[in-house]
Amino acid sequence: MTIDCIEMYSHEDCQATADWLRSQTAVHPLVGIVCGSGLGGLADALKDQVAFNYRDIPNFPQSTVHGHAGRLVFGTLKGRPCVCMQGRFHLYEGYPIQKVRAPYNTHILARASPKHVNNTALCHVNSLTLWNAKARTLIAFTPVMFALKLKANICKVQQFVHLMLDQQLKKQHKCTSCVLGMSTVHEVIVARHCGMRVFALSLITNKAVMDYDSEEKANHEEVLQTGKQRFLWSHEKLYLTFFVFA
Ligand SMILES: O=P(O)(O)O[C@@H]1C[C@H](O)[C@@H](CO)O1
Ligand SMILES: Nc1nc2[nH]cnc2c(=O)[nH]1
Repeated sequence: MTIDCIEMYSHEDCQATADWLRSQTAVHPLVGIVCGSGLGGLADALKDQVAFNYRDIPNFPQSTVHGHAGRLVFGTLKGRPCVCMQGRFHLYEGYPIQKVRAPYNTHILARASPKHVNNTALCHVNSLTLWNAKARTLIAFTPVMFALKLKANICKVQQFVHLMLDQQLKKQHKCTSCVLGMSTVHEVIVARHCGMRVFALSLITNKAVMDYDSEEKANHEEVLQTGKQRFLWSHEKLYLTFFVFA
């Protein structure tokens, strides 16, 4: 990492973002939820909402992906203080990794346990996952969540590899029996590095383009549409899950 890159989003920048947010809301979240494409409606479940547009938050990146509202919503979920990101960040939007991971550093700072993340690797992550064939929902768990979900008998167990595969990296990877994503891996790496417990739920929205010579990209409209269709079913489960986690 070059000095220029570090200066692009310094610890002080991150601190300023956290300080500003703390000055605007008394909610100190126990849980941070990143709402992916088509799943921004999850924030509607929060009570006593205080919402901020990303454009109004100092040093915060802006959402450029269609369907990402670009709002940070604070509130409570079953009485637990919570914050939802309606919109996340990707390398394919042109952001450097420092900007992509910045909100997750900020969540940590906002919880008053500051840790500066110096390095984030782009890498493959093996996750313990549960698979629910009905809702096509892939769930990566901490061992605690894994046990809880087994007890709740909600999902059938399967193990997958969650492969980080941004548009630009597509040609460098061959993969079989894996699910693809363009964002979660960064988020998980940063959050785990900062000592957060992480629970990731991925909705399988589309069949990936597996012809590596093709210039074809994931169909974003299909991603949003599947998100909408499956959201109603998964809403109650998500609600339950985050309640248990907190
Ligand atoms: O919310 P994410 O980023 O997981 O949504 C997926 C990945 C790309 O941003 C987009 C592809 O159409 O949807
Ligand atoms: N890499 C990748 N990530 C996705 N996220 C949602 N759909 C896709 C896809 O087809 N490929």
